Amino acid sequence: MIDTEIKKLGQAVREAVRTAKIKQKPQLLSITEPLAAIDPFSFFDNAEKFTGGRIFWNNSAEGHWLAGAGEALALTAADHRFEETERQWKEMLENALIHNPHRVPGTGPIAFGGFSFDPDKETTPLWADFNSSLLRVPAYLLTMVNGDCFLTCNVVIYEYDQPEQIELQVENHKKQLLKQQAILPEGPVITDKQEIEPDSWKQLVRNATNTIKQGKAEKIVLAREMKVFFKNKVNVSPILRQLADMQTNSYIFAFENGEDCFLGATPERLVKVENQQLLSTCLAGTAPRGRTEAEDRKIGGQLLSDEKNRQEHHFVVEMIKKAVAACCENVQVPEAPVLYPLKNLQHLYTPVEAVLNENYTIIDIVKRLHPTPALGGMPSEKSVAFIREHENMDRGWYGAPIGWLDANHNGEFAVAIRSALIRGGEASLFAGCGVVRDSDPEAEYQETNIKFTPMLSVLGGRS
Ligand SMILES: C=C(O[C@@H]1C=C(C(=O)O)C=C[C@H]1O)C(=O)O
Ligand SMILES: [Mg+2]
Repeated sequence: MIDTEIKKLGQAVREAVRTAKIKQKPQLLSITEPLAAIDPFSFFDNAEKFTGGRIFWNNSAEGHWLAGAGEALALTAADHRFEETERQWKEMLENALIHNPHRVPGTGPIAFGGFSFDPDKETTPLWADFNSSLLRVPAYLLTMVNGDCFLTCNVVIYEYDQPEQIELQVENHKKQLLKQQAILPEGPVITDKQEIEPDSWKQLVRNATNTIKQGKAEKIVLAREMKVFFKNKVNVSPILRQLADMQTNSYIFAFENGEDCFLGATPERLVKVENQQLLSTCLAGTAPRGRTEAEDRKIGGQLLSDEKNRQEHHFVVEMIKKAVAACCENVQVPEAPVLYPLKNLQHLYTPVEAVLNENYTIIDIVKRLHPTPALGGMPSEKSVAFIREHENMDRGWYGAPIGWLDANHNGEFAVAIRSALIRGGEASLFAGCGVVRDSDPEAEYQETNIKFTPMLSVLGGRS
């Protein structure tokens, strides 16, 4: 891997063809350049026809945006998915010619994608195209950090490539992507929505509380699905813009795969690494927002002191603290949670900060953390086994890590909740909740109802 000053595209392509010939191996050529300000939603919308699909990411608190078009390369694995991802990523970087003088996180070649919740659960046709791990190096990547824009072009160069042709193709694609659009396409119109077997789901909650009372587990997170039908094939870009407008304090994400698109607005960070500084988040325990400020404060206060919710939260803190301490120095965790307010609900929140030891990567941490007791339960193996056996749905990528890593050991993964899988004119929405000994099925059902709201409202359902 070489890091040099920015080269003119033509020169860089000619060099890459020469290297491909000498090494007799395709080379990933990655060139990053600064860009005048551009609307990321417009970039995303312009990328619709690019083969391989689009990606989208916004960490709203830090003003960090990624929008990607097409696919230069993909990393995917069935067995040992985290180790394999790491291995393929390193191998790819060894055969990459990187021209990125900007040390900005999320510029240059990145791998963006996700993992399934449980690779041992039988998959259904719903998630057929979403492998148990799939990360993509986008062909074109817009990175925006605090208003500064960068464009990275990633192209695999073969020894037989004609440099002029590649240059022309890249210039044409850039023109297409950077066209500023005044108006995005229309948002979707819902024709019908269906909850999947709510009564048998409540029965499942009872089954879980009984299992907990028998001492076989302490917490089991259960999820359910809602199906939504639309008048027409859904356009994703206006939905992403609405999510970004409405769901502050959240990560907006999308991973498009052929005709399908998995997207959402999740408040839950799994892990962020920047310059070896690690940040993870414990987020569990839920209450609605109040209609007035006074009511909101009252509900928040009750949530902070509610034993059942504190227990849900406590399991997450204990597990994350332990997992992080195994690969980090200087682990810092506050004694008690604080409130994390969202548009439709509020959570208990505890941040975990640490310094990552040099010999670990973000993928190591993702492997150790997933699934945290926020999405699996406590203890992990028993709760995941319960979910695998009894939960009557295919979680696919819901509840699992989604995010990115770059060539400079930076990266960030969120937990893909408050999410939906859109397939043409239909969507599946997912929502879950932490079941503990004192869980009441009806209350948990209502909690999942509020968790559907962020996605449902931008899909044209109730707000
Ligand atoms: C499982 C979800 O959320 C998780 C469950 C929570 C809870 O039960 O209190 C809160 C936040 C998340 O850890 C979801 O939104 O689907
Ligand atoms: Mg809960």
